[in-house]
Amino acid sequence: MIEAHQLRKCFKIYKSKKGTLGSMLSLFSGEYEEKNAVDSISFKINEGEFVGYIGPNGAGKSTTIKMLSGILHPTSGKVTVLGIDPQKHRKKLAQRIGIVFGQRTQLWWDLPVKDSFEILKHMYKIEDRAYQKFLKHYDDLLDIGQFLHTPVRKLSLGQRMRADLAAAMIHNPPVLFLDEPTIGLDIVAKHKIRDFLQEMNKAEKKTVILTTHDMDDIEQLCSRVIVINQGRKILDGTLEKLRTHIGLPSILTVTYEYLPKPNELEGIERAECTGRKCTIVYDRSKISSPVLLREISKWGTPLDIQMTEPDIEEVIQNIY
Ligand SMILES: Nc1ncnc2c1ncn2[C@@H]1O[C@H](COP(=O)(O)OP(=O)(O)OP(=O)(O)O)[C@@H](O)[C@H]1O
Repeated sequence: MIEAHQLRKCFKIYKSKKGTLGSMLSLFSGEYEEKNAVDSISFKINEGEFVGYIGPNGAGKSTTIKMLSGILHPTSGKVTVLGIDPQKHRKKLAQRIGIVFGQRTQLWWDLPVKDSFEILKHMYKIEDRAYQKFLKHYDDLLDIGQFLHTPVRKLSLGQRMRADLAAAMIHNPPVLFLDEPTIGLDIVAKHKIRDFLQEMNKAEKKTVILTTHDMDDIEQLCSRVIVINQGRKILDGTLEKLRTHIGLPSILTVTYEYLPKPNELEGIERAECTGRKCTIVYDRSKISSPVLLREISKWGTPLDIQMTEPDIEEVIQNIY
């Protein structure tokens, strides 16, 4: 369904000289360095898969998504999405894919959300009945009815993301490319978006590629992860494979009623207690969260428990 073969994108970065004059001159000097933002990446994604495409800042995730969707042309290599070459048939492909860039809205900033949807309706030549069905369906799934008449610039980030997601689905595409759709959202908004994406994948059988820095997104949504770093693919497999490969340390912060009495336990990498508060770093592949919770309850009576997942940067570091 989605195939990338030895995909590479090399950017020319012009060397800049010091000062304003230097910057101007460097534009004309033609001196540049080459940077492989994406370096010989290959993968095959089947219909209905939900793939997390992860890596640290600057790893090449957005550049890959842009090549898959035809926004950027590869320097070399080959890519097809639904059998379509994005480079040759970008418009044809646009009818079959939905894209969301979390950092930037695709909607018209000063127009009410509904006006943006109507422009898209005309662009994709969507019939009235299908459009009305879309409005109703996405009101049920994402509560878009609440802010249909609000200009995009006045929406909260969570509302804006919901509007962007709905807009990406207006033509009912079978494939979704999502570039950090949960960035900057609070926990409630993240849950709403995740529930929606799960519904899209499970009930509506959409194939999804998701880039994110949020490990919870990956854990809750993705059956497969592709990890890239410095433009190169370093891991491709199930979430379980990622977990066993790196251990995925999790952190539990517990506040006890009285001073706790910690014990050593297999799977706990570190337990630091200051007064009644303990920070416990543990390896989920060695001790499950329920077992850990039972064990740490023997240290004292917990009053408050918080769990923190490692961020993607930490995960990638552990892969090396
Ligand atoms: N138009 C461009 N011109 C030159 N270099 C670019 C361009 N776009 C991206 N790059 C560089 O390519 C590399 C990969 O960038 P990309 O945006 O794909 O990373 P990313 O994995 O999406 O990062 P982030 O998680 O920070 O969004 C970076 O070093 C970036 O500076």
